[in-house]
Amino acid sequence: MAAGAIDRNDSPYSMFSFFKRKSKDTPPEAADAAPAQAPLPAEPAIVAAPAAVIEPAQTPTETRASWMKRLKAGLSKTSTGLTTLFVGARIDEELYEELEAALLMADAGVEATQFLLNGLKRRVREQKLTDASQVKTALRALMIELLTPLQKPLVLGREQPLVIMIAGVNGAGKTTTIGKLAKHMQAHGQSVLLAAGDTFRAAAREQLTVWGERNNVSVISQQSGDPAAVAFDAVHSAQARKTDIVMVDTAGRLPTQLHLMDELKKIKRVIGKGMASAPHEVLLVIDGNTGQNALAQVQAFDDALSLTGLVITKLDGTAKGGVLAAIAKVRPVPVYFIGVGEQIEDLQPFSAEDFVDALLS
Ligand SMILES: Nc1nc2c(ncn2[C@@H]2O[C@H](COP(=O)(O)OP(=O)(O)OP(=O)(O)O)[C@@H](O)[C@H]2O)c(=O)[nH]1
Repeated sequence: MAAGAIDRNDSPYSMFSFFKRKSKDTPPEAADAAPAQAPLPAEPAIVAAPAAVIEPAQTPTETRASWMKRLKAGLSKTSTGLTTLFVGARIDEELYEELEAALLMADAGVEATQFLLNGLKRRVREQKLTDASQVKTALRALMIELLTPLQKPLVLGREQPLVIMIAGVNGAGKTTTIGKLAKHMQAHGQSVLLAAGDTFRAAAREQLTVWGERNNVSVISQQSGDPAAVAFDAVHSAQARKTDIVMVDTAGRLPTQLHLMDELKKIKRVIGKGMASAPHEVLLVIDGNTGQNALAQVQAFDDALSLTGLVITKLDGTAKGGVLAAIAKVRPVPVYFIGVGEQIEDLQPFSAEDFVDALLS
């Protein structure tokens, strides 16, 4: 983690991590404004000292419990398949074969499945495990080890504005996710500006604009034309207004639509012309029900855009969940958030341990 960042990884339920600005970064205008003897002006709450560490206010215990319940329910298809395997089972080749089938059925993919099976067999041998419940515990530990590298907080406050570009296939949940994220960010004292980069669908633009009006979030949009120009305008506007965060929505597209993938690259490039260090985050939103195709999406969008993070939505449906293991093994792009429904609190930071517990209980 970069120097100066407040590591808030201790609580997986903190929505974001915040960058602690070093004193030399205090905005000159703030320093100028302060009379010589007066105490230094308080830094904006979000980037200030440990007092600014944001408590997981968005997820009080009941909300968290209900969220875990929904995650478990969403993944129940897979968890039933995995957990029944171990009930009264003998540790033999048959158990491993059944586990292999269950992991493949859960969309874990060949690489992650083999990795887990080999690791499990080794642990059973080395630790001389004799009971099926011990094997299940060993599998839990292995899965947590595999998925933990995906767990990473989204650090805010490290740039002004922090520019976040969002991509994904049609209907993955991009616009909904942007809405939820904006609300969470506002709740953490951040000002947000949205760029309605989905210039294909007038309805999408309209949807974002109406939502923005209702939620006190400015939305930059254009009647027609170039999504890169909308993104560029948004970055400039945020610089002028000193907005904390710009989120750039983009139209849904398939990785096979090469001209549309080129358009995404262009949007990214043009954002960089508006602000050299931007975009600071490039997120891919994935529908959790997409199965193994989700991995293909991660690979294709990552090749095109160098993704910095993923958001996996709709884990409340018929999702099997194993695809996170496939992603961890093959293309470990951090999973910032996972979603289990339509409400704002249904989008939460990814916790490897909770996810595995939902899968294995
Ligand atoms: N059940 C469930 N539905 C979700 C979740 N996230 C998004 N949705 C729904 O998925 C649908 C598509 O969401 P959008 O946000 O419009 O998707 P999009 O990626 O912006 O779509 P395009 O603009 O067509 O590319 C909407 O009906 C959302 O309410 C989730 O976590 N669970």
